[in-house]
Amino acid sequence: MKPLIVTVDALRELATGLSPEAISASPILFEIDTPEVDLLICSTDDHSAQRVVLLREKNLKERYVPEHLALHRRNVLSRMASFAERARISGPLSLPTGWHQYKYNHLIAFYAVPGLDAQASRWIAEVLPGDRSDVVFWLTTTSNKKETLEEFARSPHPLVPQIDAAWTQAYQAAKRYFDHARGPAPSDVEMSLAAREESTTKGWSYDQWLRSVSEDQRAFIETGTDKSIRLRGPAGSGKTLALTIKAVREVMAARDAGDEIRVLVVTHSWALAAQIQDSMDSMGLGILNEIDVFPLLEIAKTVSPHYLTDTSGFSLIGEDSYSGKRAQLDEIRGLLDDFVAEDWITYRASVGETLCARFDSTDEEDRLALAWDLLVEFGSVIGAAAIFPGAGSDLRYFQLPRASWMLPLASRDEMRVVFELYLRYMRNLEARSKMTSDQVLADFLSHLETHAWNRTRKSVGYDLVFVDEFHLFSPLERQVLHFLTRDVTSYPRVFMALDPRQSPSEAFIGIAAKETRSSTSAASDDDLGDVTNFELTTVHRFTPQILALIKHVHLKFPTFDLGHDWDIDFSSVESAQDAGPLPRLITSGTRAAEENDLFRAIRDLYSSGRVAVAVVDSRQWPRFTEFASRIGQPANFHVSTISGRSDIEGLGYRRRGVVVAPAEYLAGLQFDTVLVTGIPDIEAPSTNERTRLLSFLYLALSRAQRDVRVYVNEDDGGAPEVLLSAVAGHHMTAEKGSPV
Ligand SMILES: Nc1ncnc2c1ncn2[C@@H]1O[C@H](COP(=O)(O)OP(=O)(O)OP(=O)(O)O)[C@@H](O)[C@H]1O
Repeated sequence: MKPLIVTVDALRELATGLSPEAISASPILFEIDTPEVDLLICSTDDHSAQRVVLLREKNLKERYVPEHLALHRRNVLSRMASFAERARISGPLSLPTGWHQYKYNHLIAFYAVPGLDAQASRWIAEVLPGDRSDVVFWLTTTSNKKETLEEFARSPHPLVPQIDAAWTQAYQAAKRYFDHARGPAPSDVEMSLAAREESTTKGWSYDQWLRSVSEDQRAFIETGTDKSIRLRGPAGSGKTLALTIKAVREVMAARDAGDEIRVLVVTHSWALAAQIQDSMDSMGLGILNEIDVFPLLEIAKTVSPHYLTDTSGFSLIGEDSYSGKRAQLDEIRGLLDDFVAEDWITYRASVGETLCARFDSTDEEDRLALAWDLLVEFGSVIGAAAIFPGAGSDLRYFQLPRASWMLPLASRDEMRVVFELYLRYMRNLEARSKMTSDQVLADFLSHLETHAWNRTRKSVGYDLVFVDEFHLFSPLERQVLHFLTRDVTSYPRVFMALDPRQSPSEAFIGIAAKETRSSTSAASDDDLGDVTNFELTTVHRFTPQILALIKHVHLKFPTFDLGHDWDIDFSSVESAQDAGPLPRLITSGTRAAEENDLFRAIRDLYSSGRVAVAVVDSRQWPRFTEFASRIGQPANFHVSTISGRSDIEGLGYRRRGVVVAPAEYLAGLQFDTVLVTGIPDIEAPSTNERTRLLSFLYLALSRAQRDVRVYVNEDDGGAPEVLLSAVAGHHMTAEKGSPV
């Protein structure tokens, strides 16, 4: 079989769990077969990108990894990408100990799968000389088919293929493809019709909306802008809409008064920024140049001189995208394996039983869960507090207040272990020329504190800053917001919409709650001076039936340590929508049966409006990208997946028929019907994990306007208790799905 040429970015995208069948539908991957080689290129690659050459054997069923490793595809690809990245670092190549490397001349062997596959497969790879540090993966050896590096080196094997000509040709074709893909969407009646009907503003004009908003929304919209305001309400209560209309209203008022005004609307994701922009465009007011709508990270990337002038060659991971998170998780997994194999023994005696058991466990799932907790700790606790390695940094970490959502750490000694892992994590990132979004934001913040910014903010800063989904912002991000306003003489005027019940995977809400509650802490809201609260208690998105189910899930949330400011009295929340069908709970016999049932539901619902398949546990995501590609085969449906950078590319996926995504990527969006799936056993894991999963369940359910169906299967243990009790309480109907 022909060799395959890929790049690190393409490998990373594949490693998010993208199914091979879905590659042709990916807006950021381009695949081309030439007579000599096959190539896979990512839209972020440039012509001088490092190339990864994979020599394949027969590969009848699997194109991207050795056939016997197809089941481990994602982990194998991720390790291949890590290897190639390491190969770029100048100096001798060194791999984490857990990879068990051997070297012989130019060749290097290492385990292909983290935590080992049954056959203990190892790669034989080579880094080619030259500036690009191209990498060749020659073959894998297994415990049954051993070949030492020396034997391999002596045995006849093919030459390194000549790839330059094919690369240049493929690169040019890819460039043309990506340029075309980014161009205006082809006109498509179904798409444009759907866009108008489904936008948050329903295609109504600005004046129509001003007449139709509810009393509590109006109170917020019409209030003065001399103070910061927090607009609080449950999912679907019209916070985004009220925020959007207020931003527009302030621009209109300034125009009438002949004043110049600059307004910023900040979001957490590109998806929501695009939705708000669409809403504004559809209000019949023409272009509103005074308003910028951006995700915060984008602002940091375009304004921060540190980022713009950074010539270190470091690239960003964790850019609010699933693939970034995935890459960090793989990194931490590798780190953990090494740590447990080597140094853990010296820490073990000082660590309490519970944490000890987690480090000791060799179970793959346990390791992953621990890696996840560490990811949250590194990014949202240590990184968010801008604690970077250096003298005294450990003490700063030890003094941070702990909130209930954080990884429980019982003693200073336990924190010491975690901090040691953090230091290694940072060292690894640095060695691989990687940075995280927290680092970009921390640098941005330091720029915002300079005299230089203090001078320029008067011209490039904003008069008013609106923040949607404020609950998704970390304390670090909140501090950044305060410096974006123009007038340095008064408190920044920030208008925040938030729903304390929606918590992102990083679960920032805990720390946020602590901050806003305590007036003595360095609370971000303190910097805003006097903040007025507005409450929305009518839900406009969904039916009373969906609201009843959501209230039920809400009651099952373990008590957050939230403080008064954050309590929303759910019992007083009502729905303004007409009655709709009762939510349904469908229990299928197997995973495959569940997918068939989902497919049938999509087929039946497709013509009646937009449908989302919301995957609650993102660890089940790979299964659903494959599902998405199956149902999106030609002649079936318009299917969009939000799995990673594709959403950051600003796809117009909201206009399409079916959206398949991890629940966390659906924040702020809405659909006629939501099919909720990928629900793990919510009762089993730690409180931390349970809160996270319940919170995603809440997020998934609250995206629906008319119809909610929840799919579970017997393979994964059937319905969790929270749903069974919803059936018992008549908030859902239960039915049997297909048996097999
Ligand atoms: N006063 C109103 N009358 C009719 N419909 C409304 C009103 N306010 C909001 N809506 C509609 O309710 C839906 C939800 O609104 P919106 O997205 O602003 O809610 P949200 O509070 O931001 O929700 P979430 O936090 O879940 O993202 C939208 O379709 C919007 O058009």
